[in-house]
Amino acid sequence: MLRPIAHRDFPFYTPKGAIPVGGALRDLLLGRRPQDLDFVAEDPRKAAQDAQSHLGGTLFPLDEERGQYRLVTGGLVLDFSPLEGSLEEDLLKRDFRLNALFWRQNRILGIRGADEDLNRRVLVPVREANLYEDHLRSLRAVRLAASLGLGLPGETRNALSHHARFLQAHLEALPARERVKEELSRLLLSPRAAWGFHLLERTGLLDVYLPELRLLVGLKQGGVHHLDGWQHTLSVLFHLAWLWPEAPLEARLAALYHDVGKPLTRRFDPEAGRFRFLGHAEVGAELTGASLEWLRFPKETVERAKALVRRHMDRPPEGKQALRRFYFRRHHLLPALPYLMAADRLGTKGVEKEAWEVLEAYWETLSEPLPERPLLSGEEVMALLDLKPGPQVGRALEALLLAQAEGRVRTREEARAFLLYWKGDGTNTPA
Ligand SMILES: Nc1ccn([C@@H]2O[C@H](COP(=O)(O)OP(=O)(O)OP(=O)(O)O)[C@@H](O)[C@H]2O)c(=O)n1
Ligand SMILES: [Mg+2]
Repeated sequence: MLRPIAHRDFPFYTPKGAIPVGGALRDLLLGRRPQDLDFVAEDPRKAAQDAQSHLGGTLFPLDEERGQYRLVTGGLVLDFSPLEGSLEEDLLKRDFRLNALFWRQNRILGIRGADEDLNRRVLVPVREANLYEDHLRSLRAVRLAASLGLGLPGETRNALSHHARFLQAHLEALPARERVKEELSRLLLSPRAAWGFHLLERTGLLDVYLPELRLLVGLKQGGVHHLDGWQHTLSVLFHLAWLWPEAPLEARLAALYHDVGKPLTRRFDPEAGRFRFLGHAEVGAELTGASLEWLRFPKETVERAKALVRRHMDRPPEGKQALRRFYFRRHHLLPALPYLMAADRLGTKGVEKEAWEVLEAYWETLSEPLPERPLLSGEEVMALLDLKPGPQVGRALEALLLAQAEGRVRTREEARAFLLYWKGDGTNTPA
């Protein structure tokens, strides 16, 4: 039985014979701008062509056999699918009640419970069994809840836990890794990412999708740590986004994985009287790489996240020159690295003050940007030092660039003087 939910216009072009459905209507009712539009139609290809002739853009089949077409135009994505059965039957096959909506003749209609969920801002499956029709839906629930700010009532959580248990017992049912990666990325980039990962852990979905991180749950740390390994991880993720709301995916991944090496490196040190995790950054970087590669994250994202995990324990030195050298050597990880180091400290009791020190020192020392290229060219260096092309020229240019980064060399004149004293054996370039 379908119910009217709201009287309103659909503020996008709607081709003849096409009916707007799903998330876009939900977004409008929640006061958000839809990111993409979904339509059902008797003849999806014809509807898509009609939309293209009005809006322009690129039209291509997503799945010709199933009659799914996509039009990409002016920052919008329009998807067209065939209507199978009645509209009500279509809605009853969808994932969550507040997504089970369609628009017609200035009205949004939905299934029973959709308006209630929209008012209460909660996510409830159309039917628990629908979670099993597309096994990605439980993960999608957590992502939608975190990105739209929706609550998950007890029944929904129970349904997600049951589904997680099902997936643990039926690994062959796991959705394609690319789809998992997409949901995890969107969850991480959402404003409530830390809460979302907490939910993943509570429902058992963390076990299913990120078993290596599951080992942090309950991991006693001691020392300056007041939280277990997983609580600390969530706190770091929270603080990273708080300090740096624009943090890109690789920085968020690094926050999520930064201590993944701890369970494997935990040793009790009788002299210190506490646990230590020597080498956890290096071990963690390898685990991060393996995990993200498995999930098919792009190579560049994997490399950056790995490098951030590997470097997160490096201690920034004191003194402007030393600190500029430190960040110059890690310039491809800026500004993610100081933000990660600060977030790590904010998630640890007693060292919160250091977070501000790390960030202030970073901004202060880097107020003068790091150099991008040496002040002299390769030819000039060869002429000056009477060198033939070879590795020594590269070393000279590298030493010069480092001296520029440290602020010891500022002009071409100083660059020449620096190189004439440079012996090429590292004796005048402190490590
Ligand atoms: N696994 C899925 C994915 C989608 N849908 C349905 O298809 C609609 C459109 O899907 P999609 O655009 O992927 O998701 P949205 O809910 O719109 O959310 P977002 O666009 O933010 O991903 C959803 O609203 C829902 O009705 C579904 O039932 N099951
Ligand atoms: Mg959508």
